[in-house]
Amino acid sequence: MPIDDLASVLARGCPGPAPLGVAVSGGGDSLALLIALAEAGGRSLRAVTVDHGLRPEAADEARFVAGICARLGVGHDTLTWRGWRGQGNLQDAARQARFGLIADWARARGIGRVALGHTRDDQAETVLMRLARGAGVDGLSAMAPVRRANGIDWLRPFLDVSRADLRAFLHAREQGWIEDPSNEDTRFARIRARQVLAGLAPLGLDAGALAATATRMAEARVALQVCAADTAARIAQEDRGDVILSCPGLQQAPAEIARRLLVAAIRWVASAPYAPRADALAEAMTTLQRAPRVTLHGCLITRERNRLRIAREPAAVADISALPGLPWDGRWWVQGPAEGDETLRALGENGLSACPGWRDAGLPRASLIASPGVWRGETLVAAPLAGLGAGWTARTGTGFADSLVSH
Ligand SMILES: Nc1ncnc2c1ncn2[C@@H]1O[C@H](COP(=O)(O)OP(=O)(O)OP(=O)(O)O)[C@@H](O)[C@H]1O
Repeated sequence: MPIDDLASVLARGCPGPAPLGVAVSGGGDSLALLIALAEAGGRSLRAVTVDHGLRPEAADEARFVAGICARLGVGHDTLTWRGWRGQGNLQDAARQARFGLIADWARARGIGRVALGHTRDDQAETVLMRLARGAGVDGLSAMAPVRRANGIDWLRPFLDVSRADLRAFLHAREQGWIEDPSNEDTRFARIRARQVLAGLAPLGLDAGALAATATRMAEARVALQVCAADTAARIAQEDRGDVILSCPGLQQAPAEIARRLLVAAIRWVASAPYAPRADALAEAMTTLQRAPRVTLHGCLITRERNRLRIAREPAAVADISALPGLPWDGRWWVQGPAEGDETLRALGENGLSACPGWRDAGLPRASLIASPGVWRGETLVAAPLAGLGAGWTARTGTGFADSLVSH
């Protein structure tokens, strides 16, 4: 792509004069984004760098970006993160913390959208890594150019632009950038994918081809979601926080659609940000052919004659508590005549035994045990789903059908 076209790419990717944040690590991609945005003008722009404190140079790198911003006349802030507890995946933890910090930063300044420097090469590397895991349509789908999360629109205007073009843009301005030493570290799957990709070019399998596939997969994914929502309207039913799926309906649906409905039901019931692993889901479905129930991903799946009931697993909510007015277990809103000293906890076995009329509620015992209870200390005040309303109601925020459209 001719370098001069970056301004028109940005006009499409970050349209309008509304305030725009730009997340700049100091690496080549995000630095080119910053400079191209500043040169294009016409937007109120503010840049942000997160200093993760993971490398000794991190503070210098943030100052490097601040210096360039000063030269460009763009306001800049450095946010620091020192939250690494030494457990789990450091890269993931740093990424999540970064998004949270930047979202808070943007909201506090009345900035509703933040641009990121992801390129076509990032897109292609992701596809290659996902292929290695045998991903399906969703896993191979392209990153969206606009994604709403944490109350912010995250814009990725450079998804069709190559890293090489951005480097050429910086070279033309004699602008250096920070080369992250981990970019050479082959312990990271992404770096290995980058190296392999370079060797695949003779096949014609380059970043452009992989990114094109990813875009088509994203379109296919939308079509499949629409199809899943249509099928759900016929074979799925929401029952006070549980989802009931017709077994004949699942059997008649194409395997991909049946799997989507199961995954969507599990994610909705468990408020899970991620889907269960494909092999775990397949194993659970096999188990259900001989056993009446199985637990998976925080859900209890029970075979009821010719239907499946997906309910919350009691053990998964046993330790969850919240104050009334805040969501309990990520999805329940419980309201009533609060006196200020109530907490929301699962009803549990004890709570259920204090609900003489629970059988009339018509929900299975296990579903009720995992349902929200209003407690004052160890005393049960209300159990809205188990026939002990006492003026309290419980409803889920987003319905199952709506969750199918939004995922
Ligand atoms: N420390 C950071 N501070 C601010 N924004 C960041 C930071 N790290 C990454 N980003 C933003 O997230 C985008 C994608 O992150 P990724 O980890 O792929 O970045 P990177 O490898 O550092 O690339 P880049 O060359 O864009 O800086 C970056 O292009 C940038 O917009």
